[in-house]
Amino acid sequence: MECFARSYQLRVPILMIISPPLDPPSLSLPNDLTGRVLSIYRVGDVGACSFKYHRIIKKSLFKGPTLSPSRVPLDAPAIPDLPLPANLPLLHKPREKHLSPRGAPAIVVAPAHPPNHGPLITFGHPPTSSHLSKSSMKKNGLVSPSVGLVDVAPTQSGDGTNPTGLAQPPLSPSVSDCCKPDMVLKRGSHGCHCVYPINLDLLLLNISQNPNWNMFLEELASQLGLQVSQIELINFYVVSLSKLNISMDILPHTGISFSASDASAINSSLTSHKVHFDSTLVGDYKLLNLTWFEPPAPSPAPIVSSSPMKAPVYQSSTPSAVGSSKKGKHTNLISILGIGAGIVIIAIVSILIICSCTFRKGKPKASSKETEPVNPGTKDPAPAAGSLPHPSSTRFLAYEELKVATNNFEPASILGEGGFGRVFKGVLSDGTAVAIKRLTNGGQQGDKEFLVEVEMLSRLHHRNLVKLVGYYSSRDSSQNLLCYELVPNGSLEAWLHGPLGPSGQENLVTWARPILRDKDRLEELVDPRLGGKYPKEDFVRVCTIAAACVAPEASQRPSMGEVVQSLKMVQRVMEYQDSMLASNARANLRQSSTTFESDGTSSMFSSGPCSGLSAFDNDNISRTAVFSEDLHEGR
Ligand SMILES: Nc1ncnc2c1ncn2[C@@H]1O[C@H](COP(=O)(O)OP(=O)(O)OP(=O)(O)O)[C@@H](O)[C@H]1O
Repeated sequence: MECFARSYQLRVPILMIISPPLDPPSLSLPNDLTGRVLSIYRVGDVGACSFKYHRIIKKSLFKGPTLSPSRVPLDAPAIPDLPLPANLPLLHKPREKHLSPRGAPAIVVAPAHPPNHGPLITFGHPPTSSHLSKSSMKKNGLVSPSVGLVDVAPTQSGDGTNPTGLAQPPLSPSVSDCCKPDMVLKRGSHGCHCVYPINLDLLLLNISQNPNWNMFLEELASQLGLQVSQIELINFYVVSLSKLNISMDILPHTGISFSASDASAINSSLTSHKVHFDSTLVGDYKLLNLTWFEPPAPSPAPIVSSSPMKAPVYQSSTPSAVGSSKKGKHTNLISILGIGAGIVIIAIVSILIICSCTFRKGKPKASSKETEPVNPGTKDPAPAAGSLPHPSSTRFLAYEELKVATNNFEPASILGEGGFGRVFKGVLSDGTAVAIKRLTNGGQQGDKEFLVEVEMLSRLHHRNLVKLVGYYSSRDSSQNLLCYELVPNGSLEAWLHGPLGPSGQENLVTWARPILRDKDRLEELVDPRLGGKYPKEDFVRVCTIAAACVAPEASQRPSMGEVVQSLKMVQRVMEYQDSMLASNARANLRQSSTTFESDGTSSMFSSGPCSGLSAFDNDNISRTAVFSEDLHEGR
């Protein structure tokens, strides 16, 4: 399985958030980069792909002048790994390769409604999204920046780099990845004992300089009727000197998940502010997000989605939703019976189909026409893939045509080579310029899989996906070819890591890396067309993420999921700031709206791949569409 995000997250830095100047010297930037921001979500959502054989990201193939597709060994250091300045911290710990059980990619690909959420999704103030917003950074072992942490540095680090002296919450250490999605490992248990947690995000509004986190946990646990051991702090980030967003998992004491009534009780205690924290500890709080995970219902998705009862359940933010969940369970029982009957019928039909296929196979010279794809105007001299049904939603191309198009697959027409074979440039008989991927795999299973995926690919249409023009498949000759629209101008890899040129003609990463490491130079990355009108602090935060993405060592770069999570945090802070500014403005129109984070030392990321970075002075330029447009999933 290969897809863009996965193939790039370890090999190619994700550099989509940089907006180089319109006119970088001699560096002909692709169109997408001369604009302002390459949307990370455009890639992120495609990161959800699970298709083989091809790279489907148009963004990876820029529309700039053609570059040689020569592959540069990624481990060849482009520039030495310079030490980071303390005021621009980009520290990573080498991260674990695998993601947490509820790792970021799952979140990335499930933009709206993670499947197993219970009904209690409650919001306090800022977030607008209605679902889990957990960062995976902690669980990926990315916590504990030891340099450059501006607002928060772990007191345990003892390195004296903690300017504020604020004690870091005692985050739970990384866990192994043995749990199913949405589950977390229960500590202290033997083996892989996983449970469904309640995930809680609190915005602590008035944290003291040196809060006693153990006492905080004790207070929280006792007021929620829990044991301290049930609470695991999983992430935090500093919003300002006195505000801290903290994310935790609450694990059930017994069983594998919380009951609806328990979840409801926790929810109402927090929403109605029955929970009080000692003002000398953390002060007041806002409930940002409470997500109750429960084991998935046994019924399959189509039935659930057709039930009018179910949809509002995910949306509900009140405890009454719990009641409707019970009703839903009753409905589920009926659904399950229905599904059971459906499965039996499907099984019988499948057996009949298989029998009929076997019977037909036995017949000599089965009509090849039945297995030929719908292919007006093309005839395939090579044999089709036996009795496998051919995709009908795309063109079946004659091998001869592909051969002619590529001048018999001559080496000169090779565009590049991926994990599944070489890609040739060609022109079809109708004049369409194409990239033809000749897969190296063969065999019957390969054919079957191939045809299924061709069928799927041909039904995928998105402006950021390279269009599948057609395919060729022959079981007998073990040939499988995919034909895509040609995207000119070389690969993302070449743009990012291509051969180094003289100064001003470097590849994009080499050009951007030193700038990202120098706070005073960050503005060089801003599209001048913005005329300086963009939120500076947010920009610096995004640069922090970008800087992490261009770390020379692939292992040091965040995964796509982590990047998305980090951007979500930026977005949350922005939204919170906006709402605070709006309410401040209402309260006192003349009052400066710099109250929030006006300390100038706010730090976005106190953990994870993009650790905190001191922002520019917030001059409170009202938010432009710089990020909002791109930070919405699904774009
Ligand atoms: N549609 C296309 N238009 C132009 N060039 C393409 C196209 N598809 C692929 N290429 C070129 O062929 C190279 C190999 O592409 P391919 O999709 O086979 O591999 P990959 O995505 O680099 O790796 P893998 O498939 O193993 O993840 C690309 O790097 C690119 O240069």
